[in-house]
Amino acid sequence: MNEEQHSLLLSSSSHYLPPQGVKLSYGTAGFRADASLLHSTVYRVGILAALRSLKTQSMIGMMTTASHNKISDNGVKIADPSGGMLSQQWEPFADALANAPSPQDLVQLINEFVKKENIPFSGARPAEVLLGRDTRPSGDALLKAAKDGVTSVIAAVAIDMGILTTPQLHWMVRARNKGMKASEHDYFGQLSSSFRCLMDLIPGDKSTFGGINDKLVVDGANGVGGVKLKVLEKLLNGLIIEVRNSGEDGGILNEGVGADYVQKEKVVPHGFGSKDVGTRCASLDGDADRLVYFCVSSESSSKIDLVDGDKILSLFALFIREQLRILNEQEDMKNSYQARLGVVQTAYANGASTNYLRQLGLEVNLTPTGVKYLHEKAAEFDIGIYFEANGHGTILFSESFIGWLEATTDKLSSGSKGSEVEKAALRLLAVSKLINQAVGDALSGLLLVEVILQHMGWTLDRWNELYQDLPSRQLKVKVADRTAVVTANAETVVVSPPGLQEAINAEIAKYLQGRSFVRPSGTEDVVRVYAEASTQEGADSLAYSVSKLVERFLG
Ligand SMILES: CC(=O)N[C@H]1[C@@H](OP(=O)(O)O)O[C@H](CO)[C@@H](O)[C@@H]1O
Ligand SMILES: [Mg+2]
Repeated sequence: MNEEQHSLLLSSSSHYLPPQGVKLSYGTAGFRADASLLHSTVYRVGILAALRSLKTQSMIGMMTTASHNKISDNGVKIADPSGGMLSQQWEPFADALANAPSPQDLVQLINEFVKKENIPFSGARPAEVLLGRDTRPSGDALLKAAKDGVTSVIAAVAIDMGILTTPQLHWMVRARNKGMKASEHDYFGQLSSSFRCLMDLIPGDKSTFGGINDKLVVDGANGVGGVKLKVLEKLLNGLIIEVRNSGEDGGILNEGVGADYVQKEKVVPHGFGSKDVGTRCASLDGDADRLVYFCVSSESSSKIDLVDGDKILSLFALFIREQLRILNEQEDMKNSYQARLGVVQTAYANGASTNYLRQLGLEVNLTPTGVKYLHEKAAEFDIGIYFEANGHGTILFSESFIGWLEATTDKLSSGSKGSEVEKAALRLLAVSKLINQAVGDALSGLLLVEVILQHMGWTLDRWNELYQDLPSRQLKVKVADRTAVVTANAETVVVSPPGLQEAINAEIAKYLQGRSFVRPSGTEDVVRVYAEASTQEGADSLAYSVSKLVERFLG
């Protein structure tokens, strides 16, 4: 770092002093806080993004969003060159950067880090950062902070992509670094053309939905997803989407709406009710990286039948497995590529879903909570499907398998036209283009669900009947220090404080099909308690007694 860079950082950062008495942490999903506290953090993450770009000699993404949090909050996170989450190795630096008390401390920290990481400052390619933000009103002012942060690194360029869903930005970063076209227009183009391709490959004897079933009603959480879905819908045939809670009619972001609300509360979002009984409904979260489906149970109550991330995962797994079976059954294709299919869940996955997937003969892996862990595990397979129960997930395809699919479809298209094998390979290729390879994406996930339902000729009810969720309950417990809870085995076992796990086991033993675990949240100052049992009363009472144990052991 030369003298000029040093003084540029010093003068620029003096305009962004951090708030007093606030400690920020990069956490599961970047920094999040009340938007008024975030100017210096966003500025500093801008610096981090530019440094990350220099280090990797690639385009980096920076997204300003607080997802499903309330509208007055905001947040910021980094997309790495692959389009995935920031490398975990850089998270401690992000924390230190955000919390450096003065401009002098900040510059010293950067100087040390640049030396340690050998970040090439001069001569090499200058830093490039793509900026995106959700619809939060605080996003505009934070955009300025982001730009100032990026451009406080000499020669760095910040490119404002405007208001985007989080997965759109991740997709763009990945596409840019692969040398592909990466505008929003290209994103919509790729999604709509691969959707069309999958629709065209639906077997002729399977009837598509008639009448009421071809309509989908989507709750946009009054966020960015609904707005983008309206644009996308115009490019699609064979699907009628009505968007509600698009934020254009005065509704407030995430207030009584959105995937997080619907999944946790299991009630209809605002704007839905008795008129929707029998209709297929879906809900996005505030930045459109989560998706759940639901239907309104009855005209007289606000209860819903929830079709969560676990069931989306199951639907995807069934479809993919079927295509692989077709590929493997053909004599001449045998042994030419034994694609490994794996699914990844967390301990929050409903036990009935895990059983169901295992009964299908699939390899089910558990990781700790947080997309970065699930994504990493899924990338080990030729086809890795991961989902959190809350609706965040995607399907990853290995480069080598994609290469094989491309070669196979090329070979087959010159021979037996339109064979079943060719169709199966084409379907898998289209899925790999439709479903976001960078991160979970509600819009691309929704299109894949819709086309698979049409392929199967299934209604939402038929899909929901794949298995029946075990009754479950989630609770939060406020404790003095949540970091005192240390877990192992993908958060299913407490190793500290000593004795707590044994006490939990004794409670679990009292319930038929009982299961329960506790872990410190990575986004809130609470310990989360999860319980399942054969009845709702059982799940409620198990969760309650385990939360009492947490209070007793942690005070
Ligand atoms: C039980 C639950 O839904 N936990 C969520 C929540 O994390 P916690 O660490 O549980 O606060 O927010 C994460 C980020 O959005 C998400 O990945 C995760 O699934
Ligand atoms: Mg989100």
